[in-house]
Amino acid sequence: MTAGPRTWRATARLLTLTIVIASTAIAWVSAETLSTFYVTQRLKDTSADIRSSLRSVSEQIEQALSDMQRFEQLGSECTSGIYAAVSNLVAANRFIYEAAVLLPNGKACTSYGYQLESLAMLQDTQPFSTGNHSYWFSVSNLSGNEGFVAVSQHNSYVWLNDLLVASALDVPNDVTFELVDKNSLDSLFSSSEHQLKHEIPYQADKISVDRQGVHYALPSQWQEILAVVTLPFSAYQTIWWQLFTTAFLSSLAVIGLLTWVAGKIREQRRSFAPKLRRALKYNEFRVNYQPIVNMHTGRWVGVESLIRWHVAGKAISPAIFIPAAEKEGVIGEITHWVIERIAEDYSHYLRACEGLYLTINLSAQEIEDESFPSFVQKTLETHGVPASLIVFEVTEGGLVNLEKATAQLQKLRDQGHRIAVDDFGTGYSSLSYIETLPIDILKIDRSFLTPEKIAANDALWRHVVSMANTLNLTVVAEGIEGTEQSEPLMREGVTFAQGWLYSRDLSPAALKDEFLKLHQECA
Ligand SMILES: Nc1nc2c(ncn2[C@@H]2O[C@H](COP(=O)(O)O[C@H]3[C@@H](O)[C@H](n4cnc5c(=O)[nH]c(N)nc54)O[C@@H]3COP(=O)(O)O)[C@@H](O)[C@H]2O)c(=O)[nH]1
Repeated sequence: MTAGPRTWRATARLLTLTIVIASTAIAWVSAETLSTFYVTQRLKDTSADIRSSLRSVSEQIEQALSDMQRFEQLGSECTSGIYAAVSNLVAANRFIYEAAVLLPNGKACTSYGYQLESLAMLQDTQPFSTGNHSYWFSVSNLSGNEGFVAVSQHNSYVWLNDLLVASALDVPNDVTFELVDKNSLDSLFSSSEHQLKHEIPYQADKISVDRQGVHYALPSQWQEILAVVTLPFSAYQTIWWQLFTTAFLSSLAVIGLLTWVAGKIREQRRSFAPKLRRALKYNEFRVNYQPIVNMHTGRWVGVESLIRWHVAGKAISPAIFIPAAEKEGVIGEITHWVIERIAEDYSHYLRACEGLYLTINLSAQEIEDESFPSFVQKTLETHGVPASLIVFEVTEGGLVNLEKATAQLQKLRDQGHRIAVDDFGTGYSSLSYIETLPIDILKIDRSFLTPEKIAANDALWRHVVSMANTLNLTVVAEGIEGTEQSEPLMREGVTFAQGWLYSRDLSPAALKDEFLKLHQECA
């Protein structure tokens, strides 16, 4: 039954919806995680920058106040010397807007060169004290203008302009730096014109979130004041949405691409049968032969036939299309084609390779097919191929019905063929069939013969070799790529092997040439 356009449209809609929901979920989680991480990092980095720019401001205050100490005990009247020194100090220090020295009688000598009866602008405000300094925030200056910070040490006072300090702190536009009263949560100083309304007590070196935004409180030695950097909620939301959009579009693209690739693979699999039949019809397959070697003498004793398929110049592995052919019922036609091809190759090329046997891979379908032995007989006879030179390879997976398999293999044996079990060890968990099945050769799968497994003392291959010796079976080791594999095998009595150490698979013409060259050398 094929799906109608309506069903197809409904499936497509459901798939699209699923992809969108999955992408949204992934993007949401990513935005939540990444935005917190990003904002935390950003606020910490900004805090470090502010801290280092604050250092130059506080160094100037420190220096100016300590320079002013020497005028404090001078007398009861301001002198031109004091005025000049204090005003020079203001001129020399960029952040110090005004300065004044309080004489023992309460009068103040100001950097403007006049004397004040008192510093009345500071008298109504309680200062914050730290070390030997006192701080007044949001106070008037000597001329009565608002928006200043005053700092004193003993009787020396300096005024700093809020705006100038804020500009010196190098705070990014979207971030606010504030000094906050720990008890009242009032903002004492802010780098921004808009003061925030703080609602929750902050913990030093911790991130906290409220309706105002994301806050980071710097670790500080001040008892009553906290330095807080804040990313307003609107800026946090902008970052969150940027991350969400990027993550959403990326996951949409990745999931979409994966779904498309999966669809293509499914489509390719589904349409394998017609492609395989076309390949048979237009003779697109080839057969190559990989030598099976006597490791002691280097002589080639046999070859395994391996089907090859190139589509638009690209090789498609039999590991992909053979399972598809088995599933879709085309394998029988392919095996018949391979046998005919091998018989032709024998009469054209391989006859010259004296004594060389040829192996043919069978699948479960040929083992079930009662007409198969007579097809083999007829084809071989047509091309004059001796039955004794043909070995059929079966895998454990192909032995679905052991009784039928035994009868079929026996028939082939009766016709003069030998039987090999391929990929031995990878299929059945019980190996008891080995005793009853009419077989001659065990090909040990290459997954058991990796250099590490070869070296292991209790490796499976050692048991297979001793079992094969007991049952009088020939052993062929598969996938031999180096001498670290071949040498231990030879020491354990294995004579025959197949693998890239000896040769890759060859075309029939190349096989003939190589065989003749090698065997002349061997002779
Ligand atoms: N029913 C049929 N099955 C067939 C036929 N032709 C091949 N096949 C099976 O397909 C599987 C993949 O085969 P292929 O890609 O051809 O790979 C073979 C060798 O090229 C490869 N090999 C050989 N030596 C080495 C080596 O040293 N290292 C290494 N990594 N690979 C090596 O092994 C494959 C042969 O394996 P096996 O058959 O298990 O001996 C494969 O299962 C084929 O059997 C066909 O006509 N019909």
